[in-house]
Amino acid sequence: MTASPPFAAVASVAEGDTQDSVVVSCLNFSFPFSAPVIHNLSLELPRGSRCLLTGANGAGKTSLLQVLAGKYMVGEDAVRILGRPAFHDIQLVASGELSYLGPQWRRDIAFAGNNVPMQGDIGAGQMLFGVEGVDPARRDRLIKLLDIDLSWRLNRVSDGQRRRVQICMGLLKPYQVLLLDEITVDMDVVGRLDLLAFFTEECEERGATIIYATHIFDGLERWPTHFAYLEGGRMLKGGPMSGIPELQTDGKLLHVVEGWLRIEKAERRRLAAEPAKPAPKFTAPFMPSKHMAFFR
Ligand SMILES: Nc1ncnc2c1ncn2[C@@H]1O[C@H](COP(=O)(O)OP(=O)(O)OP(=O)(O)O)[C@@H](O)[C@H]1O
Repeated sequence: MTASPPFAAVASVAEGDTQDSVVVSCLNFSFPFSAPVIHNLSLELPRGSRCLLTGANGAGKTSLLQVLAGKYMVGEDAVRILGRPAFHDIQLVASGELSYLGPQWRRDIAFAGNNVPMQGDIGAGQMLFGVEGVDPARRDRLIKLLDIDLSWRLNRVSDGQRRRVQICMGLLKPYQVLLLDEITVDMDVVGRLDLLAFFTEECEERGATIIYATHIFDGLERWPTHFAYLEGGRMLKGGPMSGIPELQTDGKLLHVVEGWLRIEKAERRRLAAEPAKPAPKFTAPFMPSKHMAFFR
């Protein structure tokens, strides 16, 4: 019997559509007045792919997602989403084609024209039905999938319940590229697994492309088609899952990533323990006498 491949191949939703949804080319990025946080990073994701983005705290995952979401200006060729520059083409976000869901409790919902607070005394139903131009069947399905009670007041629910409403808001429009920054941390196991299954369907049936940054690998073994592991802002491992031999065995994802993280941590500690090197002694270069005269 032939063993089934551990990871599903990228869905061939768009036969003949050869353009990658996400193309990052030699991206370098720094916050203002700070040291660089992303170094020479490249990544190509075809339509329909699901990329797991991981790495230690501070590796640069959030920074990368925010750059991809067009929140910071980078060169027009450094980040292309659906063939367009992420920062310069404001229609990408305004149309809902590019959607970013982060851990914060406020979010810009460009198509709703608001910076929507998620913690005020607002009803869940009021929020979800207040967004215009939404397919009612999609909204109903999401409300059911996320188990949302429309009578919830957002200032009187648990973090996990509020998160469900936030996620629902972010998914109402059928995005083409979805960037998820650790959004399932406070969801229960069933809610999280149902959501992951929904994302798989979105990629396979609609050709959506998803990048999901997380430290939680439960239920993710067979989920990604692509992988990106960042270390200190550099892409240490990346590309299709099939190109990363260590990840070809079922059930090994957590184990393999833990191994990389431990090596990284040990190296960080080793470097921190090294005695500070004395500053190099300055020795004046040899100068022929005719040049010495110049300095007098
Ligand atoms: N607004 C900012 N200004 C300056 N530096 C920042 C800013 N935000 C993040 N950084 C720095 O950028 C680096 C990457 O941070 P980032 O939040 O992208 O990491 P991360 O991989 O998402 O971490 P975590 O897993 O903890 O969420 C860190 O060294 C951080 O200190």
